[in-house]
Amino acid sequence: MTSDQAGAGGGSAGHGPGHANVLEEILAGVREEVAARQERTPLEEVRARAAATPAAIDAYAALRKPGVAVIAEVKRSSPSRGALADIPDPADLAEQYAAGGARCISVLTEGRWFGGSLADLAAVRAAVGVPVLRKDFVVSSYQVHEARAHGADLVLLIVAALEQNVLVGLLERIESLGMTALVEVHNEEEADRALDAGAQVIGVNARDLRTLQVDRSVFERIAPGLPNNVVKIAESGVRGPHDLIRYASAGADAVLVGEGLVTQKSPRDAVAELVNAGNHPATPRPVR
Ligand SMILES: O=P(O)(O)OC[C@@H](O)[C@@H](O)c1c[nH]c2ccccc12
Repeated sequence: MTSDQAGAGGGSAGHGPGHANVLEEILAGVREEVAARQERTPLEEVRARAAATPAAIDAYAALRKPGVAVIAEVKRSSPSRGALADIPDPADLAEQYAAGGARCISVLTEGRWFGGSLADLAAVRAAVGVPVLRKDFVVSSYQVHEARAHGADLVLLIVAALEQNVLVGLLERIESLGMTALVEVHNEEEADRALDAGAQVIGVNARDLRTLQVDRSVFERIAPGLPNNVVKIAESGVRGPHDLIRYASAGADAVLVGEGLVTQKSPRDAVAELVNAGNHPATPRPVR
C-alpha cells in the first residue's frame, strides 16, 4: 500500500455497507445533512442572505493571470488520510496562505468526512481579499445559495456525483449568482460532460473519489484535450514544487493543494515556495 492509500480504515476506507464506493457513501450523508439544514433554514431565508452578500469576485480572471496559480486549501481531515491538521483558526491559516501568494483559497465545508463547515467558509471570506471556493459535495441549488450567502466566489461541482441535467442546472445557478463553477473530472468521459455543460474552469482530480487512489498521470492524459479558453486546474497530490512543475508541463493554469500545505510548519512559506516555482521563467506556461 502506498502512503496515498493509507489512512482511516486502510485500503477499504469508507466502504460502508450498502455503498458501492466512497463517493456514494459521502453523498448519502451529505443529502441527509442538507435536508436537515433546509428544515432549520428555509431556502427563502438563504436566498435573502445571498442577495445581501457583497458581489462575488471574478475567479476566472484571477486564475488566468500569468504564472501557475496556487489554490490553497483549508483541510482538516479526509476519508483517505484521516486527521491531517487541527486548524483551530481557519481565518488565520487563510491569511497565511494569502500572504504567501495564494491566488485563491479553497475551504472544505463538508463536516462528517473532512471536518469542515460553512462557518469556516464565512471566516475565511472575512479574512482574505482573494477568491474563495466552497469545496463540498454540491448536489442541490440550496447548497449553491448557501455558498453565496457565506461569501463564496467559486463552487465545486463534481461530475461523478451528478446526472448531466443536474450538472447543467447547478452550473447555471452558480453563474446566475455571479459565481464561477469549478467543475471536477477524473476521466475523459467526465471531461466531455463538463465541456458539454459549458464549464469554463475544469479541475482534474488525480484522486479517484470512488476508490481514493491518487494517479498524477490523469491530468497529463486529460488536460491536452481541453480548449485553451478553459482554466485547467490540477487537483490533489501536490507535495512540493516538483509536482507543480510536472503539472505545469502538462498545461496546468493552477494547482489545488491541501495536505501538502496544512501539514507544514509554515503554510505561508510552503505556499510561497510553490508560487515561486509557478512564476519561474523555466516553468512551462499554458499556450493561449
Ligand atoms: O490534499 P491534496 O492531495 O492536496 O488534495 C487537495 C484537493 O485536491 C482535494 O481535497 C479534493 C479534490 N477534489 C475534492 C472533492 C471533494 C473533497 C476533496 C477534494
